Amino acid sequence: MLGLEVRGLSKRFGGLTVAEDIDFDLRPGDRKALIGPNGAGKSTFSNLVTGIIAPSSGTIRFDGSDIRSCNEAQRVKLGIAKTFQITNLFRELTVRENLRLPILERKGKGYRFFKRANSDTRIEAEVSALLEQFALAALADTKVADLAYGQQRLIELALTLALKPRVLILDEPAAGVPSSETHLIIDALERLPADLAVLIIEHDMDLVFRLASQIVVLVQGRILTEGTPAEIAANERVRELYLGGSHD
Ligand SMILES: Nc1ncnc2c1ncn2[C@@H]1O[C@H](COP(=O)(O)OP(=O)(O)OP(=O)(O)O)[C@@H](O)[C@H]1O
Repeated sequence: MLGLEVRGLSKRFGGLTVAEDIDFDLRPGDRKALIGPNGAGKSTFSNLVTGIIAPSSGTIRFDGSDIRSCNEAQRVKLGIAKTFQITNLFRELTVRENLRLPILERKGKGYRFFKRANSDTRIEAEVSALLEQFALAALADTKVADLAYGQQRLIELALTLALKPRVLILDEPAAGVPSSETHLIIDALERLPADLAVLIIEHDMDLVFRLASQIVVLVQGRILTEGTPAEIAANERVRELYLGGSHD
């Protein structure tokens, strides 16, 4: 199968089971959301997939190959990427300069090449395409430190896309973004490449219901149910446990 195939995935921290027997598929073009109460194990699941932590048992396959022995960097090279965190942005560099970095990384050029990168027309063409895709052209030469928070989160997304991932894990892409700026994130997410496999971990249910075509509900490390937004909104147990009766 193309994409991610997770089977029987479990993770225990000492006596605490935080992921239990999780089966999960993510194929090219999928738009899935992972929701669940605080402490349900959403971040743990994303860390297991990206290779930040190792599972206690179960398998993770990508395009049919077992990737359990691959570390985080190797999984990024295979095409499994999680969004950069704002804390990883170079605040004193411009948007354009920040965007060059993951492109150099992907091309294996290393940061020593950074100073000369602006004379590499292929790298500059990629930077321009990303600026265009994320409607950031007008801000290309602005320092990241001078951008609004929502715009900085947009840069995180653009940086991750510069790695040309095939699986993109978005961990709370709109967290902390003022409501006046969430449209920036939503617009960008709606314009992601159609064949990209996307998993959104998000507490903002409006965003989830807007972007996801499938929703997986995690409770105490286990998948409670999976379905379309309409099915999840109508599911009594989900409403009791998580949605608190909203999203009628
Ligand atoms: N390194 C660790 N050692 C021990 N316990 C951990 C570790 N990492 C996470 N946990 C525990 O695993 C459980 C799941 O945490 P996790 O962060 O995956 O949940 P979450 O669904 O992402 O929560 P939130 O929505 O609050 O971000 C929690 O009980 C947490 O305390």
